[in-house]
This record gives sequence, structure tokens and C-alpha cells, in this order.
Amino acid sequence: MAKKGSLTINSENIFPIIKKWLYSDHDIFYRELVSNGCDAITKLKKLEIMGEWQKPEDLEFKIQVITDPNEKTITFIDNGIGMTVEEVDQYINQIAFSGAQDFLEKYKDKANEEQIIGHFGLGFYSAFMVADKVTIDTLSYKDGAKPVHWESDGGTEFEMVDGDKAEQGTTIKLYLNEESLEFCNEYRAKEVLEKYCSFMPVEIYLTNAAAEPQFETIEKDELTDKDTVIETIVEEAKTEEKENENGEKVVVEISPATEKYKIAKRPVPVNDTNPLWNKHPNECTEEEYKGFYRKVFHDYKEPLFWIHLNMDYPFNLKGILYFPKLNINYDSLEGTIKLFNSQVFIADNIKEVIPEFLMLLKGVIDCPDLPLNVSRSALQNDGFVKKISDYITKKVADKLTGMFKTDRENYEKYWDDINPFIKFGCLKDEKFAEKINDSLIFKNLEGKYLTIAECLEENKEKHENSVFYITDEKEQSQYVNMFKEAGLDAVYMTQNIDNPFVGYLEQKNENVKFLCINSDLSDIFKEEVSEEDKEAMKADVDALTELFRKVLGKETLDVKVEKLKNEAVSSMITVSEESRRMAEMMKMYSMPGMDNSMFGSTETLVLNYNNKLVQYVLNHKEGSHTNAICEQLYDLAALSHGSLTPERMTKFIARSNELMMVMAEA
Ligand SMILES: Nc1ncnc2c1ncn2[C@@H]1O[C@H](COP(=O)(O)OP(=O)(O)OP(=O)(O)O)[C@@H](O)[C@H]1O
Repeated sequence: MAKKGSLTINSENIFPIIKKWLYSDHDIFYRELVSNGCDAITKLKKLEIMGEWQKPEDLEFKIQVITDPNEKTITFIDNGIGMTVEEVDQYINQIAFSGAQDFLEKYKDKANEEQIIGHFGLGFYSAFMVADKVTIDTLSYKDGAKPVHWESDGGTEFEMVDGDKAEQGTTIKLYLNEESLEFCNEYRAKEVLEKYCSFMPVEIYLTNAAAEPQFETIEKDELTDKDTVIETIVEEAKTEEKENENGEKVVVEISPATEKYKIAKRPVPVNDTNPLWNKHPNECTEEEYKGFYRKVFHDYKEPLFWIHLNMDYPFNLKGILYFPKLNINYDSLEGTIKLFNSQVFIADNIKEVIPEFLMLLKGVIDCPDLPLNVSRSALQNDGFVKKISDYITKKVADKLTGMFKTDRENYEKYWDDINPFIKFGCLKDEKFAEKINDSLIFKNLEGKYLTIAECLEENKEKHENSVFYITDEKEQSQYVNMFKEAGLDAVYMTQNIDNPFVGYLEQKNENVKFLCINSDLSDIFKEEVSEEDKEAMKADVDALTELFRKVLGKETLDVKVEKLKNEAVSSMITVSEESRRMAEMMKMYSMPGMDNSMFGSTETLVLNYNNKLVQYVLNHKEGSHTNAICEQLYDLAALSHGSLTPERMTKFIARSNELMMVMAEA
């Protein structure tokens, strides 16, 4: 039998297109060829189960990948179903190309867009991305089948002749082109196989044909019939000369003679054929989950907890999602969700399938039903894919709300780590938000974790329907202390995500006011002032306002004079809630050329009428130190609220020194 022919294809030469298309992930041919081998073996296993084929006793299913840097080749050998000459003709010469044609037809207008996920559908022909010439030697499992040899040099021509393969299965050999020689390097091959084939269902063995043979030494009783003994190592018995009871010297054996074997190094598969996600959740131990996490994500910090997804109906989906230990601001978080299709790795973080906020997690998802031979934009609009995504979201929300209800202690323990993720989820996904809403908790000044409802309940006497929050512990320490002294409560909202999240909370809780702790001085800190007193104070208030504006050279400075209960407080800065949020928004979107002043006055200088220094200034407007005291009061208020500009800081330090000199001289 010898057959020559042109590949069934309309396009003049498909290979340049394949090369161009698949350029971004050249290494993918490894996945395609190994998974074809896996499929071939899986098919044969099925035939065996159906009684259509009898497996020889000593046959072990496996895929071998042999790199040969001298020959510049890579060989893929499987002992699967094999192909008859008709099948090669049909699947390789015709079908594959019709698949490729469909592919081209669909995407010819988008040739420059990175739109294809797995480039599925090109399968075997992806070999031509890296090879000038490819040969196939195959023998079908069928009785009386004849071996076939096929080769093609990447043009549109192929040649098919009788082959000499003696065992059932398929051997595919790639003669690499000059640009792709990296792929016959053993280490590169290992890297790529680990990337794509780590969990494929058939054992994969990688060997380097050019490497020196490697050996290992085993104990005598460890020898199996698969080992090739190179040498028997005999260790003689150890003896010692000792005296016996009669004072005579005798030789005694302290350890017996041993025999060990030097054997050819036992091959170790590069993959784990039965990944943990395939096991039933009831059968997995905590140690297994943690070990799997370490192995797959190379993260040696333990995950907090995990969710084992296991669904058969209405679609097939398995996977494990881990909540990693974070405790850092959400914008520097990065998770990885690895997507598999029947244990074949597809890609990381495919956002069409996995909701965006879940990308902060680490995990694996295996979904054999995914339609992967379509473009990403098609996936986006696919109702089925949406269902998968909804299912995953629901499972995650269920886990969290379940934990909140039945294991609140741990939930609170994890909260600092998981809250950015949950908040991000609330902002991104309405359904998730709805489910999780009642399980949102906030850390208060005492370090207790409260829901909004609990917060409101605890504080209903002191500030009804308002929740105070801290955005910066350091900058707002003065307010925090005042709140603590007055027995008031506030919650910590100090992460970047909390800024947009407050907006979300307001939307969800329309009757509740959310106020930053420094936004306005709560009435609780103030003495009650009668209308008459106010009248009486008015002249002083005007005088203080005028004085500070003049001394500070700020014509429009907002000054408020309050009778604060705590006499020790002299001056403070407050920032109105709106302007603070505006400033934060500008910071977030980093709007150039805009600053707070564009939105009118933002800060208010609050002076405490009950404070002695303020009274001193009021009564000594012309005093020789009055200007310095005013400036100092303003700077101190700003300092306890945040920081000073470098220029202002320099002046503040100089003035502080001068003031101390005055004290020293007094
Ligand atoms: N190692 C092999 N052993 C037996 N048959 C094979 C082997 N490789 C390929 N084939 C046959 O050739 C066909 C075409 O292979 P190809 O990789 O191009 O596409 P596919 O595997 O069908 O689809 P895809 O790779 O897109 O999932 C296969 O369906 C299979 O019948």
C-alpha cells in the first residue's frame, strides 16, 4: 500500500495560518498531541470494558514523550487504539482539515485578535507550528490491522505507506524547525508538560534520548520485575574483635552481609492521573486539600478554607476553590483559577467562565461540558457558560453564609483576610451581593465584629441610624480617642475597597447614614448651648474667625467655635463627608490637575471655646505670642488629622523651637 495525495483543503497552504494563529502559545502542541494519546488510550479502555478487546496481561497504558536534542526531534508514543489506514485517511487527511477550514471560515476576519481559547479543533496539526516534518506510525488495535506510516513536510502534500509498528498505538515524531528547538530541551519539555498535562488521566513519562543513563540503588527486597538490574552491590558483614568470658579474643558479627541492587532509574510520571477534585469530598482529608494546594499553587502559606465543587447535573463540573491568606489591600491581590476540560488544562483565569471577583481565589475547575472550540466573545454570550458561572458564585456564597450562621467564630477569624474578596464580590455581582448581604460584618472600636443591624442596635441610644467609620487609623487617632472617651462606636473601613464599598452600603441601607469619624463633630462631644449663650458668644466667634484668617493668611478659611466637653482639646480639623469622598475619588481615578480646592472649601478649623489656649488667644489678640499660638493651633489640628506639607512642617518645627525658648526664658 502506498498513497500519495494532496490534503483535502481549499486554502492554498494552511500551515502559515496555523503558525500565525497559534503564535502566542506555541507550546500548545504538547497538550494537543498528549491529549490525543490520552483519548486513544481512553477509547481502548472503553472497548476493553465493553468486552470488545482483551488487554494483554503485561500491557500498561502510558504515554511516552521522548526529546532528542541531537536529532532535534520530539516523539510522542501512546499505546492506545491506533488507526487503520482508512482512519488515518479520514481523521488526519480529511477531517482534521475540515475542522481547520471551519475554524478559518469562522475567524478569518479576526485573524489579529487574540480570541481563541484553546485553539481546539486543530489538534494534531498544531504539530506544524514547531515542526518542518511530522511522521505518524500507527497500528490499530483491530485484529489483522496493518501498520501505517504517514508523513508530511508541512506543505499540502502527504505520503502514506505500509509501516512497521508492531504494537497497537500511535507514535508521532516531530522534526523541529530551527525556531522551535527549545522544545526538545528536556527541561523546557518538562515545564510545558507540567503546565498542560499535570492532571491528564494517563501516566506520562518524559525521557531525554541524549541524557546519560541514570541509576538508583534499592534494597534487595524492593526489587520488582519491572526493574533492570545493572549491578548487585554486596556489602560484607561488619565484624569486631571482642573478648569472651574466658578472656579470649573472638570475632563477632555486628551487622550481617547485605545485598543491594543498582538499577536503571525507575521512571516517574510527570502527572497525577487522579487529581483530588475527582475524589468525593467526603473522602478527602484536610491534609490532602492542603497538599494539593501547595503542589498546584506553590503557595506555602496555608489556605484558610476551601470549597469542593462536585456537580453532575444539569452539567458536569468539579473543582476546588481555595480562599488564600491575604490580609493586604485588594488591588494587589491576584488569584489563579485554573480551568480544565476533562483533566486537560485550558487556561488560567478565563473570565467568561469564572466571575471576575472569584479570580481573587485560587483553585481548579474541571468542566468537561465546556464548549471550548468557540471564541471568547461567543463564550461570553453563551447561556450555558453563564449557568456555570452562576453555579460557582452560588456555591461560594452558600459556603460563606453557611459559615457565618454555623461557625461565626471562624468566620470572624477569617474576616480580615476574606473581606476584600467579599466586598469586591458585592460590588461586582448583584446576586452574590444579595446572598451575602446579611453576612457582612464590620470590626468595631472594641475589636468586635458586628453586622450593620447589630451596629445599629448597639448604638441606637447614642446615634440612631448612623454608623461612623474610620478610614485611616493613624490620621484619625484623635477622633478615635474622643469616640472611645465618649463611649461611642465606629467601625474600621480602612482598605482601598472600602471607599467604593461605603457607597454600596448606603445604597443597600437607605435609612442609615454612614459618616466618616472625622466628618463632623457629633453633638455628643459638645456642650448644650442655649440660644442666649449663642448670642453672647457671637462676638467672640467672629473675633476668633477674623483673627485666625488674618494670621494664617486664609481669607476663606472655615472656622467653627464649639464648646467641647473635653477641655483639653484645643483645635481640630473636620472634613465634610462629601468633599472627603470627592477627594478619595479623585485619588482613586488620579485625575490630574484637579485638587480639592476646585470644589470649594473642604476643611473646617474647629476651635474649642472651653480650652484655655483658645481663651487666651481671644483675650490677647495683640499679645506678642498670639500669632505663633494661632499658627501652632492650626498646624496641630492638621497634624492630628493627617500630615503637613514639607514646607509647613519646616515652619512648624522652627516655631515649636521658638515657643520652647519662650518657655525656657519665662
Ligand atoms: N494518537 C492518536 N491515536 C489514535 N487516533 C488519533 C491520535 N491522534 C489523532 N487521532 C485521530 O485523529 C483525529 C483528529 O485529531 P485532532 O487532534 O486533529 O482532532 P481531535 O482530537 O478530534 O479534536 P481536538 O484536538 O480539537 O479535540 C482524532 O479525532 C482521532 O480520531
